[in-house]
Amino acid sequence: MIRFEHVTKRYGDGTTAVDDLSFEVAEGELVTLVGPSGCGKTTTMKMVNRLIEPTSGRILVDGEDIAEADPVTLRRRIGYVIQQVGLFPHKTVLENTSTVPHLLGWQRKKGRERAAELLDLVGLDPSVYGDRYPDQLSGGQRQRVGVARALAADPPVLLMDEPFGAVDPVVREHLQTEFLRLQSQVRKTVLFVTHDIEEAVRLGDRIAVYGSGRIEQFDTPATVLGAPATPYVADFVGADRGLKRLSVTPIEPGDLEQPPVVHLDDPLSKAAAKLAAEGARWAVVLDDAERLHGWIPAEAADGERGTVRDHARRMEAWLPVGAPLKQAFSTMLQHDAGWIAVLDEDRFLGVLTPARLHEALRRSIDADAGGIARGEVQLQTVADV
Ligand SMILES: Nc1ncnc2c1ncn2[C@@H]1O[C@H](COP(=O)(O)OP(=O)(O)OP(=O)(O)O)[C@@H](O)[C@H]1O
Repeated sequence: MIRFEHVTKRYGDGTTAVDDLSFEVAEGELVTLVGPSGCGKTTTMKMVNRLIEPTSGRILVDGEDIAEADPVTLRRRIGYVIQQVGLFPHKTVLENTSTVPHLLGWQRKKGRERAAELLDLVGLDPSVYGDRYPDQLSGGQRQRVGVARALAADPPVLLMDEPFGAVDPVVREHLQTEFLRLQSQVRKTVLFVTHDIEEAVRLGDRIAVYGSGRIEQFDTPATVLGAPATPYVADFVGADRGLKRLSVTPIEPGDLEQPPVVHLDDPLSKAAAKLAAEGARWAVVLDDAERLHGWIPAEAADGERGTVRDHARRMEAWLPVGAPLKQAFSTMLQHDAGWIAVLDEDRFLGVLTPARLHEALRRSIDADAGGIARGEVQLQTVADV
């Protein structure tokens, strides 16, 4: 857990980079700091591993005032990933990744095993990449090594300063997806700096929107997008925040429609009767194990002999429950589908239609209509603990 208590940083030339900052990152939470260039994000972050000392206020990591910690020991407990990665050029990927375990005095073998494990976890096969040197990697691969290296000694806290800033947008999105997957496994307490609101919204459990040296709003991405606390935040998150909101609103079971369901081995006459009884134009088709097989249109069942299997069509457009609405929208477009199936593991839950997608978006906006004001949030986070 990282906690800022009335932290101010004034540089020698009189610049106030951070002004009376109080907020907290809970254990296992990922907080993104987002704001325009020069608003104090990097200064905030570097105060956590004591690369910069605050002028006043306290920072606690796991309940300990870091001003009293030895900076070198502190840094070994805190993973740090930066944009320029800073890999050692004369060391291999495996050696780079095992740097901190090595410094911590781990046995060489154990350190290398751990490094190999981490490389695997960030999507780099250690048997392919382990012996390469940094200049034999792409930008995206170097970033992954940076993340693996920061995680190698299993630090509880991770600081990430624009870690994906130097790669092109496609690679960047890929790295973000992988990092989310990784974070769901390792659940570190993460402070993540970015100037990109899309990235902040996508990755953060909560986001802190910085004005000049101050937090303008500190809340979940959905609330920041749905109920910006100030005109500044509204301006920063942009006019297309409805669209951005699609990427942070998950599909919930209550959003789904329940079309008629038939099974592969059902006689067509039974399927036709069911469709007629429900006045539906199509039905979802499941197999014996209740897994999604596809769908069947009413006209294919009407007056025909045989079983549903003979006329069922495969359905490729499906998503797991909890996937963001944005993904649902893009899946609909990709398959040119008027609906998509939503599954819980293998189990069919229902279908999402464009109308239901719109309702889900409204639901999420309404849920945030009474968004919490910025002052309350800051007081709450400090007073809660
Ligand atoms: N060593 C320093 N001496 C004086 N002023 C500094 C120093 N380092 C940073 N600043 C100033 O403090 C303010 C905050 O800088 P900081 O690097 O924290 O911003 P940032 O939000 O991370 O910006 P960016 O997105 O461009 O990296 C800026 O006005 C910057 O010019």
